[in-house]
Amino acid sequence: MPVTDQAFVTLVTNDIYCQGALVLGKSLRNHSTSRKLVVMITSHVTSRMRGVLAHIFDEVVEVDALNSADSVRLALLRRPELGITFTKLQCWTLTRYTKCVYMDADTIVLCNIDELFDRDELSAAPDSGWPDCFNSGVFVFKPSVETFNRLLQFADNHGSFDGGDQGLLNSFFNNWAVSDIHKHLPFIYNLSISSVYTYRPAFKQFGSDAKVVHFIGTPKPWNLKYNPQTKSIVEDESLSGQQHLSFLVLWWEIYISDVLPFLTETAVSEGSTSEQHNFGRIELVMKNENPSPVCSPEAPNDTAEKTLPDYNAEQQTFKIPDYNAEQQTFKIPDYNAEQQSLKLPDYNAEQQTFNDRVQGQDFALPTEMSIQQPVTQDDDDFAMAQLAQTASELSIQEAEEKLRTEEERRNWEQGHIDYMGKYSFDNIQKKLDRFLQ
Ligand SMILES: O=c1ccn([C@@H]2O[C@H](COP(=O)(O)OP(=O)(O)O[C@H]3O[C@H](CO)[C@@H](O)[C@H](O)[C@H]3O)[C@@H](O)[C@H]2O)c(=O)[nH]1
Ligand SMILES: [Mn+2]
Repeated sequence: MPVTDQAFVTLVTNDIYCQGALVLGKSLRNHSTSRKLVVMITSHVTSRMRGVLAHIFDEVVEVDALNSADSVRLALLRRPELGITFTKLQCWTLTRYTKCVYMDADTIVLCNIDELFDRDELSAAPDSGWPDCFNSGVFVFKPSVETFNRLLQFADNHGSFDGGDQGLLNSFFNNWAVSDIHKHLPFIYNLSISSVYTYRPAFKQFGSDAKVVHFIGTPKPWNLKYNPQTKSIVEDESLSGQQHLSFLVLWWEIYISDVLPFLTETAVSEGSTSEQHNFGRIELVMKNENPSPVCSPEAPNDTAEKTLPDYNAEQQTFKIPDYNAEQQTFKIPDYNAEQQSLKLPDYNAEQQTFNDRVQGQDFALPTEMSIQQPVTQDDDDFAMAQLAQTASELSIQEAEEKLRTEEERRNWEQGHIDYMGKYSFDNIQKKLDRFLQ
């Protein structure tokens, strides 16, 4: 039975962390949670990404960003970017829910964990670095504006000993370690991947009971490169010899099968060796050293104008020679039925190239090709996921020029249109061709 007054809550302040939230949300759904899924976002999350989040989360709630701006203590943590995690405190304002479980965007669940809603505020698991502190990546809490205001007041008066929300929350709920064992969640509800290599025998003994994995610290799964063919992380110096790789693989597998299709907007390209797809402010880069079998032949060079035989400009059709309208077939010239082969005109067997009669250039046909169905959105999603599976490397990056889209729109409005680049005739033609397929 769905429980509508309780929710899992996460936070993202930019498009990059959205990748994590999407995987977390999907992992909760895959394990049939009966609770609502809520993601808090701040103004920097692009509208495109908000739309994608809404596919997986029941509620996408914009909140004001809160920042500790405590650069000195954050420097101790060597994570200057974590001041923004004060925004996490906003979860106490979600008062339409009676109880919630907060989860960082860099966590995933391995099974259903709805039983956490039987616990009271503030229940959390020990931090692997200092077990008398709780880790603030997973905790049970009760939304309340009063608590929220007290937390803000506390932050104002005392700050946070680590510059992030974890230091603040541990000081605020300062009797967590000793007062009530029921508020001490087992470590398997927030298995920090750093513990996998700091206490290997324990991981060997208890790791299979893990319910939540937390990719604490750096690098995050989305900062790594993934090879979907070998299902492995492309070697990264910081990871050498570590054993938590299977969790990273799991993260990427959920990303490819359950998240990527939602992100897809444009059709898969044709046979190129490296693909970039922009989703809000992130780019998904697919490197394909062995071109995917999903490809279609490309003309050698499209600059010269081609004249089509028997073209009827008025009807925009052309006559297919030897077409039998009744049988809807046409006779293929030079077909050798026995060998089931065709004699191709202008084929140079030695060089294995054809001569393009229009442009007088030689070109080779791709070694493999398949006929593609007309592209629909579903096909796009499927093709994108398929391309991801055949890519030799996937990586998620922050788009180089963050404000490119806004700038482009401004330029467009002022009449400065990029006719040589994005809006060149070639690019528009390609879009039209796709549309008309
Ligand atoms: O630029 C950012 C940074 C963080 N977050 C959110 O805040 C969470 C915490 O940041 P994270 O990078 O996951 O921190 P950890 O590496 O997990 O570091 C620890 O320290 C943080 C600061 O105290 C705590 O928030 C974490 O729960 C604790 O595990 C993320 O998961 C996101 O939900 C953003 O949305 N944008
Ligand atoms: Mn985290």
